[in-house]
Amino acid sequence: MSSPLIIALDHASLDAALPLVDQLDPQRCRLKVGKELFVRSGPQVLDALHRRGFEVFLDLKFHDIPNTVAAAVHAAADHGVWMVNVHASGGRHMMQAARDVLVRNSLPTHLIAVTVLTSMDDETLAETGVTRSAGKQALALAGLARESGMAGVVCSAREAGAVAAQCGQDFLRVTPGIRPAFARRDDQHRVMTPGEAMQAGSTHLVIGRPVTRADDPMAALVAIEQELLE
Ligand SMILES: O=c1ccn([C@@H]2O[C@H](COP(=O)(O)O)[C@@H](O)[C@H]2O)c(=O)[nH]1
Repeated sequence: MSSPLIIALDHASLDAALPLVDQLDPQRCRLKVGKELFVRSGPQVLDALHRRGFEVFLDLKFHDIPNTVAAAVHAAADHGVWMVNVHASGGRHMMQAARDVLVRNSLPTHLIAVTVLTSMDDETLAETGVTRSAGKQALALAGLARESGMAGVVCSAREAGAVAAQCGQDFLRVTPGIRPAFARRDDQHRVMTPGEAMQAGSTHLVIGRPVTRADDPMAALVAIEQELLE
């Protein structure tokens, strides 16, 4: 599957997501299941998407002590998901424990780490006690994630080029905060259009509301695919 597109299914239930899912083609995108859908519908949502042929990114952003995160990552990987994530700010030992459990059990799930949420800017980051810029913090956490054995990071597309230069081209740059020209910014701050994001060095684009909340979701998706071909 060569498409970089990951559609975020931020729906209240599997039933609410299925009308869109059943129009999508597993050859043209992957799907992301986040906190709302997973907490409401449970692991059976993963089985339902897998049965339809989709690769699934389970975006639960684990952040806890190493033992707890490793066990949660193990459970996620046992469901056969393509990708799962933790927060890089959980630190080296937490990330290594999560990586080690996948290696020990020969589980092929990609494990990546969230750097700085794309909804944050320098000001909101400073309120958490981090005084360097969001870009610099994302790059620092990407370096730590690389050293801790992660397969890549979640960052904004604005940082993707610098992450690739620092961590290598094979280190995944999964970028939410993607906003086509036709879409609203919503609560996202560090944004780029799909075309800009690929040019900037993203390996995967996470797109939710610009597609899922569009009047015609399939037309929005086709417009994004067209932009990527230009
Ligand atoms: O830094 C991050 C990490 C994760 N997300 C998730 O991606 C999607 C984006 O949805 P949009 O509707 O396109 O804004 C959403 O599920 C977030 O939980 C992120 O936005 N930023």
